[in-house]
Amino acid sequence: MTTTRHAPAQDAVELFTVRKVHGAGDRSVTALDGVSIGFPRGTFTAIMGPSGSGKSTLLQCAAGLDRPTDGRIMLAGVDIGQQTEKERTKLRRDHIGFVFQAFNLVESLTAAQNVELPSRFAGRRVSREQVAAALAAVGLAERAGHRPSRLSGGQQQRVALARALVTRPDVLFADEPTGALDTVTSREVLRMMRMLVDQEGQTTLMVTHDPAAAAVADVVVFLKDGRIADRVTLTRDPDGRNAASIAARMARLEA
Ligand SMILES: Nc1ncnc2c1ncn2[C@@H]1O[C@H](COP(=O)(O)OP(=O)(O)OP(=O)(O)O)[C@@H](O)[C@H]1O
Repeated sequence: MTTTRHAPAQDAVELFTVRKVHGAGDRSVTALDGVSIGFPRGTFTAIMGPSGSGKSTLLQCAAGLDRPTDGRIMLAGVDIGQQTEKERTKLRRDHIGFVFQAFNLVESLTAAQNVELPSRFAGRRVSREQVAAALAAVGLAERAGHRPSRLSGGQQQRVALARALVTRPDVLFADEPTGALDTVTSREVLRMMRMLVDQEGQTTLMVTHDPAAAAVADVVVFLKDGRIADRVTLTRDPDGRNAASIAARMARLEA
C-alpha cells in the first residue's frame, strides 16, 4: 500500500470522531466515544480526566500504537488508518517520540548509549553529535558517560526525554512522565519539556493526573467517559494559579 503524504496541515495530530472499543461482547468497554480534536504544531497539550476516562487509549491511538474501532486519525500529515502495520511502525519510528512513567533505561549502558539504543535497533544511525545535542537539550551534556544508577530520577527521565527526541520527532507523546517523580524532580522535567516546546517548537501531548504538571501546558483537554468534557487554553502562569483552577475542574468532573 502506498502512503499519500498530504500538504502539511496546521495540526500535528488530528482525530475525527474516533471510537475505541476494547474487548468484545458483554465485556466490551467503549474507551473513546466519538472524539474529534486537533493538536496544533508547536503546542503543548495536557490530557486529564478521571481514572478510566480514556486518556491512555487516546494517546495510544493518536500515536498509532493502537487502532481505533471507528473514525480517522491524521498523524504527521498521514491518515494512519490507511496504513499497513509495517508502514505504521516506520511512521512511529521516524515521526514520533515517547516517554512513559517508567524511564526504561538500560542500567549497563551510559546515558549516551541509552539515547542511541532505539535508533540503533531500528537500523537507523544517529551520530555522536546528535546524541550529544539531545543530551545538551535536556541539560545533561555533562552526564553523557554516566550510568542510570548515578543519576537522579529526574535526570533519568531527562535521559528518556533525550532518547525520545534524538530523532527530532514531529510529536512527543508522554504518558504520566512525572508519575514516578517527587515534586521537585517533576518540576525539573516539566520545565525541560516546556522549554523544548518554546525553543524547538516541539509538539507535545502529555497524559497526566497532576494539575501542577498540566499547568505548564498551553491547552488542557479533559476527558470523561471517553468524551471530551472540557478544553481550556492556559495563559502563562508565574503565580501558580493554573494548577488550582485545573484541580477545581477535575474535582467537578469527578463529582
Ligand atoms: N486493553 C484493554 N482491554 C480492555 N479494556 C481496556 C483496555 N485498555 C483500557 N481498557 C478500558 O478502557 C477504559 C479507558 O481506559 P484508559 O486506560 O484509556 O483510561 P485512563 O483515563 O488512561 O485511565 P487511568 O487514569 O486509570 O490510567 C477503561 O474502562 C479501561 O478499563
